[in-house]
Amino acid sequence: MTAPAADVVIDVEGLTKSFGGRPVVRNLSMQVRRGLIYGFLGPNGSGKTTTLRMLCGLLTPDSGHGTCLGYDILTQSAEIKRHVGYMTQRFSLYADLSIRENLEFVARVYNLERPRAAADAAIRRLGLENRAGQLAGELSGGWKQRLALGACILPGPQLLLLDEPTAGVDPKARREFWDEIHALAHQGMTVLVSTHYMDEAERCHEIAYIAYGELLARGTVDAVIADAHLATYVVTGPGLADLAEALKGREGVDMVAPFGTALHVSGRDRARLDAATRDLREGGAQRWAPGEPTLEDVFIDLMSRTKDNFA
Ligand SMILES: Nc1ncnc2c1ncn2[C@@H]1O[C@H](COP(=O)(O)OP(=O)(O)OP(=O)(O)O)[C@@H](O)[C@H]1O
Repeated sequence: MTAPAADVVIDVEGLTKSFGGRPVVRNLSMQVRRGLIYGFLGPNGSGKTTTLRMLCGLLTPDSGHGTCLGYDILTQSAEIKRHVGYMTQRFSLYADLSIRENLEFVARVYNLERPRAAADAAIRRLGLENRAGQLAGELSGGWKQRLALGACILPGPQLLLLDEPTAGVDPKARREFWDEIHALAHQGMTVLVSTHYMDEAERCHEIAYIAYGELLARGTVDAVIADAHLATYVVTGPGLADLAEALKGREGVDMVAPFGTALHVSGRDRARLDAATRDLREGGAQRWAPGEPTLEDVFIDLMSRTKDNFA
């Protein structure tokens, strides 16, 4: 079902971008609804940042067209920028200003009417009261990211663009950061976020997986896993490293990956996977149990398929 137009924040078709003659994003089309947390995943250099920036009119595609917040991404990027909060991979606030000074400064840059009050409200919202006087440069990674998020939402954007916002941040701080993102989305903010963390992907309403500039999968996490049609065995017991070696390259075995104390063995065709592993399942020392593929299994498989296409 197509979402009603008023609910669609991003609607783009056929976006393509090359740098120095090398295609970085190929023929990308997508829609994002209001209030959604939309995750972008994919290997390093696969085109996530480039995609995010094109979706919001911050970078002009070589071809393709579409709208963001109802504005044309090709001709109305100035209007779009006014409503987008962009948190880049690099911490871009002033290290030698305090939290309050940084936020007040942002409020003034955006011409907010009462910059001091706006900074105070952001400080309260992010639970930074006890640290308001601390220099931004002295904060831990997690608090820095919280501050950066606070600065991003200060001007009241409708759309947030978060480029790997929690890279290198500890699990507790990451969880708090995500709780805040969910609270914002609940209030109607649309959030586009790139990440390499599977647990974060699972906290998104929808995800898109990009590899080699192509959008390979999208939808809810459950839908992406189901659409991959991967049959998986979870193998436990002794000698898993040797087993993994023995399985690699067998026709019908498309992916072998260790997961903690287990080995995940997957194939795109259940019958072929069963045939390819029968001798080991029946005669080996390990326990083979049919299992559900994880999101990571699916991503590894998607990537290997594309690599084959580009080889
Ligand atoms: N302005 C630019 N000029 C030239 N090449 C660029 C430019 N921006 C990005 N690239 C190249 O385009 C490719 C895709 O980069 P992009 O940053 O979109 O990937 P990414 O998926 O966000 O990667 P990462 O996960 O490492 O952040 C990379 O090879 C990068 O070097």
